[in-house]
Amino acid sequence: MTEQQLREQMVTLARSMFERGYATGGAGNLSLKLPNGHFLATPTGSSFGRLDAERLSVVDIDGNHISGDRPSKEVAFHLAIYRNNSECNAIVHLHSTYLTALSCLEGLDTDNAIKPFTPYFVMRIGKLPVIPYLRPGDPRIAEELAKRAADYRAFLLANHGPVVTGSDLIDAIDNAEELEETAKLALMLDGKSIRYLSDEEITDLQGRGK
Ligand SMILES: O=C(O)[C@@H](O)C(=O)COP(=O)(O)O
Ligand SMILES: [Zn+2]
Repeated sequence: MTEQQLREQMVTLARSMFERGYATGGAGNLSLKLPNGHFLATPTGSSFGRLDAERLSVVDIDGNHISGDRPSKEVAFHLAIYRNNSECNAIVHLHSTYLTALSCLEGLDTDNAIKPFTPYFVMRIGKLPVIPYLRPGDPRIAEELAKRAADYRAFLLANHGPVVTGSDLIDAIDNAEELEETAKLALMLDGKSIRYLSDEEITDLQGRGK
């Protein structure tokens, strides 16, 4: 896809997420890798419902602002993931309701906040490590994500929300939506007797693709 097509895709997909309630107000941010090696990101303070293709931010791998409006304050953590995972070409950060609710719970397993009970979670996400709470925009979020970026496709920022990667923006958003629905189910099932997938069933799903 050309840069112009990728700009228009970001605007269209962001609006769709906004209209379906995955993003509200000015929360969340998106980025994707451009054909020239730069990165397209949502401007800081922008709403997913009202992005302008011509005003999207462009930054280089070192975070230098190349063009467009001022980039998201989280662009440093997006770049930390790209630097450490060559398979990642797009990133979605949301404050979606169920994942954010999950991120506020005490006693989460920090290696994997959602114990698998459906195949698609295993196939699309695998595991969901929890990043300790840091205020939005804190440069240490990038350090924490850099340490884990090579090994995971998604992360849960404690008391904040998810960060989800993909091979392109459609893939990253599909992963984010699947993860949000899985968190919704996990919270619906809280306190009920769940039949979790067995280790054997999880192993059988791993490496089969989506
Ligand atoms: O939670 C926050 O403040 C940020 O992580 C966020 O979601 C929106 O920040 P910008 O991308 O700078 O608008
Ligand atoms: Zn945020």
